[in-house]
Parts: sequence; C-alpha cells; structure tokens
Amino acid sequence: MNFKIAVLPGDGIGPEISAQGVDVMSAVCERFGHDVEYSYALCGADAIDRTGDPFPEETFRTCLWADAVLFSAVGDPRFDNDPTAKVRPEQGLLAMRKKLGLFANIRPVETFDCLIHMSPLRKEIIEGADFVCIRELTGGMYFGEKFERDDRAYDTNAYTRNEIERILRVAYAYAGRRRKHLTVVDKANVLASSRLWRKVAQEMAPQYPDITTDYMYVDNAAMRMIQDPRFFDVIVTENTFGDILTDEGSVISGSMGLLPSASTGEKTPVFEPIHGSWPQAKGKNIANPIAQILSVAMLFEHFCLTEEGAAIRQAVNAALDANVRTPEIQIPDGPFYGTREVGAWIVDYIRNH
Ligand SMILES: NC(=O)c1ccc[n+]([C@@H]2O[C@H](COP(=O)([O-])OP(=O)(O)OC[C@H]3O[C@@H](n4cnc5c(N)ncnc54)[C@H](O)[C@@H]3O)[C@@H](O)[C@H]2O)c1
Ligand SMILES: CC(C)[C@H](C(=O)O)[C@@H](O)C(=O)O
Ligand SMILES: [Mg+2]
Repeated sequence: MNFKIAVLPGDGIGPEISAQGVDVMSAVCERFGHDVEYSYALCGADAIDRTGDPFPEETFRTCLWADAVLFSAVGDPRFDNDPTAKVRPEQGLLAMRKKLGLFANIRPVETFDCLIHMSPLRKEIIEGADFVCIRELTGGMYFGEKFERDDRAYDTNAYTRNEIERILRVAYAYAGRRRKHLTVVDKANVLASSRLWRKVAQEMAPQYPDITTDYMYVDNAAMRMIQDPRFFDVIVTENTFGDILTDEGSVISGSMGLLPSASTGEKTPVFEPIHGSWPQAKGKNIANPIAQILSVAMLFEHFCLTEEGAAIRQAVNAALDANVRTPEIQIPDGPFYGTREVGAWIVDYIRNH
C-alpha cells in the first residue's frame, strides 16, 4: 500500500511519543514493502500559539488528504489553569473528531502477562481481562448546547436515535467477532438521554440473537470494571462515560501509557493514545510511547494488514518481557529506558524479526 499519513504531534509529551510512532510506522512499512509519506500539521496549544486556532483549516486539509491520522496529545497547563480562556487546545481535538465524523472510538483494554504483578489490582482479578470499550465520540455533553455566564453554566447531554443506532451497530459488529457479549452502559435511572440509549438498544438486541446484550448503570460498571473485569467483552457507551471508564481501564493494563485507540466513522480515521499531554513529563524522555505505538498497530489492522499489526504487537510484548520499559512500569531498581530508547528497541526488533 502507499500510505499518506497526517501526523499531529500536539503538545506536552505529544511530539516525543509521536516521533516513536512515526519510526515504528516507517519500520513496518519498510519490512512489509509499503510506501509511506508523512505530512505534519498543527493542533492544540501549539496551533493556538502559531495561528490562534487549535485546529487550523490547513490541518483539516492535511487530515482529508491523508489515509489515516496519527494523533498524539493536546493540552497545556496555561489553559488547564485558566477556566476563563475562550480558546482551548482540547477544542482542536474535538473539532478534528467532529469535522471528520469520527463517531466511534475503539478503546481496547488488555493485560500484559509480565505486568500483571505491577497492577494495584490483584493478579487473580485481572489475569485474562480483555475487553473493548466502544465510546461514542461526536455526541453527548461534549457537543451539546453549552451556556456559561456569571454564576450559571450548563452542558446539554443530547443524543438522537440515529447517533445511538450507528454506534450500537459498530458495537454489535465487534461483539460478533469476539465473545458475543455486549454491555450497554448508561445512567437510564436518571438521564433522559440514557433512557433513549436503552430503548434503542432494547429494540436492536433481537436483531443479534447470537449476542448476549446486558445493561448496566455507569456507576455499577465503574465498580465492576475493577472488581471483575473479565465480566466484560464489549462495552458500548456515550462519550463522557467512555472517556472516564477507559482511564479507569488503564489501571488493569498497568499504565495510561499503554492504551491505544482508533477513532473511526465517516472521513479519515485517527489513531490516538487515550492519554493526554502529561505536561509534567514534557522533554524528560520518560513518557511511555507504547500507547502511541499500539495505535500504529490499530492503524494497520484498520486497513486489514493484520501481519503488520501483529509484528508491532510482538515487538511491544518482547520489549515489555525484556524489561525495556519506561520508568512507570519498570521493576524496582531496573534499568532506565526512556521514550526514545523504548521506541528504538521496538523499531530494531521489527527490523530484525
Ligand atoms: N487525547 C488527548 O489529547 C488528551 C487526553 C487526556 C487529557 N488531555 C489533556 O492533557 C493534559 C493533562 O491532562 P491529565 O494530566 O488529566 O491527563 P494525562 O493523561 O496527560 O496524564 C495523567 C497521568 O497519566 C499518566 N500518563 C499519561 N500519559 C502517559 C504516558 N505516555 N506514559 C506514562 N504515563 C502516562 C501520568 O501518570 C500522568 O500523570 C490536559 O491539558 C488535558 O486536557 C488530552
Ligand atoms: C482532551 C479531551 C477532550 C479528550 C476527551 O475527553 O475525549 C481526552 O480525555 C480523551 O480521552 O481523548
Ligand atoms: Mg480522556
């Protein structure tokens, strides 16, 4: 294949992990005989500083030109600590998702055998946990009507039947390819929008007789996820709940720096870690690049290039097994491997296996 990739490094640790993702992409393309062309574009605080816009028109055009976007992270303490700021880096990420129609965010949560003992959760609870959260990404509170004035503010959690149906179809397709168990997570005991989710899901469930559909309130799901994560196969949920539950899910895997995602829908798909720009780690060469690197694996798999994806996954597993890990998952008194060293080791492995 001849890949055209838009690279959006963003802010904080973004550029450091982005570089590792690009190197892995190039190594896989070289090994499997694909051509790849990159075009870099601005997003987030970096884009605000240079253009005043967190998602400039030129960045949008670059995304449309590309077959896939490799996105890293946006966000900056200057804005985090200023609730009055009118333009914010995160608006760039949201504009990208909305303008590209990326309504389905696929967030797999898996364990790595060699990291199981490092989780604050007991081994017998998390061993074998393997689920995927299908997060609706272009609706709900993130995009509903907002109001902010003086001492009153609100966000509207609006969903339409169409928005719910299309994300449920994605979720059922995943459940069909996996262990055939779909959990619809909502707050239907309180929220009108959740009641629409549950109604639509109940209407659709009979169309998928081989799949078990169950319904769970989000508060219960938050508990169940760390009490009994193996219960879950596919979770489908609205934008806000999916955001929160997947950060929680990262504790099962062992680090925020391990969870990739794919955002898909109408236009160019985006492959992005679930974590943020971790500003405190910027420039320190300590951010784990694996979430970004596994996002590249998801990119190849999106194009049905499963061997390419598997080569990346094998290299990541080998690095973790060999203790080639960034500090947050390194064993006590283990060697130091930074963002660059972990990335380079994985690239070498891909080249030589
Ligand atoms: N997709 C995105 O671009 C995205 C996602 C979440 C947060 N943000 C933004 O990022 C900024 C910081 O937010 P935050 O501190 O709440 O979340 P964060 O995900 O940036 O960091 C939270 C914690 O997760 C861990 N972590 C994150 N990335 C890691 C990595 N690669 N390797 C190892 N550990 C890692 C660190 O312990 C860190 O303290 C904010 O501006 C926020 O808006 C952006
Ligand atoms: C930065 C923010 C807008 C974003 C979200 O909430 O979607 C992030 O937390 C994520 O999970 O990708
Ligand atoms: Mg998040």
